[in-house]
Amino acid sequence: MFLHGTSKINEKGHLEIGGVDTIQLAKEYGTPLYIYDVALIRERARSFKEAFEKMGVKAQVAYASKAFSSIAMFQLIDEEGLSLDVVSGGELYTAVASGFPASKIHLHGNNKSKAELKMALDHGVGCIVVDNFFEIELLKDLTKTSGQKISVLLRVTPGVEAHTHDYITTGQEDSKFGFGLLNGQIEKAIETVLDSSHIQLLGIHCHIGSQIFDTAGFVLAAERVFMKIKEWKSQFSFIPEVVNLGGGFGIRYTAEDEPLPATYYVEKIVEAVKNQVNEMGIAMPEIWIEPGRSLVGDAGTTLYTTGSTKNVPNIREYVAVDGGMSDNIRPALYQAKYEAVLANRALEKHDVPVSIAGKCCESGDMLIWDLPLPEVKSNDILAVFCTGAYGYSMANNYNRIPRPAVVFVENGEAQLVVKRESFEDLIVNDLPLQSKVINK
Ligand SMILES: Cc1ncc(COP(=O)(O)O)c(C=O)c1O
Ligand SMILES: N[C@@H](CCCC[NH3+])C(=O)O
Repeated sequence: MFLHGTSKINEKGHLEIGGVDTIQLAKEYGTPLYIYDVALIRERARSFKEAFEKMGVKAQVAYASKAFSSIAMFQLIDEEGLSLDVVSGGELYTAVASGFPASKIHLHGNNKSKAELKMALDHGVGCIVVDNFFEIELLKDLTKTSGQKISVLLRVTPGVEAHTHDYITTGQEDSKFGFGLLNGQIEKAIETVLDSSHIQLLGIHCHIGSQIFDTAGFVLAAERVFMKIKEWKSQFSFIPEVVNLGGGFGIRYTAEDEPLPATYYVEKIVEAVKNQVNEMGIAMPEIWIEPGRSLVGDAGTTLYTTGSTKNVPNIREYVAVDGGMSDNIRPALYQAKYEAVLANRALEKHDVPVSIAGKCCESGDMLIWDLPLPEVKSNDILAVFCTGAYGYSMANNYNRIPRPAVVFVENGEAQLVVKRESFEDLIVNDLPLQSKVINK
């Protein structure tokens, strides 16, 4: 069993996280339950920041909040001195409601609406990562009307194929995100922005994908961007003050994954940029990165209660839990793999393979195939590790299943940070059929 962060097995044979017995948490808050190991998030945040400090480089580490966003999460990120990447009006709204400093918020998105851009300008966000020509026009309109100035990065697709699941690669040329780096689009975008008196071109952004273990893709992306910066220097006298190389650093979900420490990614990225800068004889730009998964992924654990079982003779044993693709869609969407233990009987031998099914009316609603566990009974507590990124944030109400609660644990204390949805919450926006229509 691989235990992340402060997770351990206590003297009762229960899984404990942040000094709190998870069986107690299941009793108090119910299941499914998301638990976050706050000390581990802090450790990850500090290691990214310290890696840049050690290399003497001006940097911003922006938490990619799509991985898990909530008011308490944003406050924690602020406490750790990180910046914040948001991609929608909703994430921005949550950030503002949490009191996060707007000047440290970066707004992303491949189809930002005029209303979202206006909201970002009204709140005074630090920077907008511009994705396309349509957005440049919207920004020109908005800033002309309000007279405001806004700093932007232009997002490019560097034509780098990251080795990860197809649905989470973003840097390849054939992508919905960003301006093509190699097909003339970015030059047209730079020209348009440099022409505008209200839009300040701070720099360039690229993100090659997610759950990447190799540093070569990041280095190649940086080299490609600088190859173009050389041209832009003479073509437009434009040298970026900021180069944002995105997120995507891989984490360990199962024994098959061999992640590198955060410091290693940072070192390789900084070295690659320094080499380019030295060759060109220009000032070192600020380097920004946007980790999501690597800040919160392994800090999250989901607890479920086991229920029905089904034996398919000579094939497999299914064990169903009280959640599934409604709280973790990653196995269904990306064939993502997870490890898990029985949190209430963690010291028992885990050697009977069973397949963990969710409770949704969907055959693809399987959380883990062939997971070794002790002989499972009903009302055991199953703890699935490493669910902190893109678990709760992609949760949904399929089959009208309420979304779970989220608890932060640290130093022996637990705090509820997102309440469990109730059945009443599920119908709060429903309106009854009008009698006129019923009578027809
Ligand atoms: C633009 C951008 N930045 C940052 C991230 C965060 O990625 P990850 O959670 O893999 O670090 C993503 C997601 O892939 C992204 O699309
Ligand atoms: N949601 C994806 C990663 C996000 C990609 C964002 N561009 C995952 O769960 O792995």
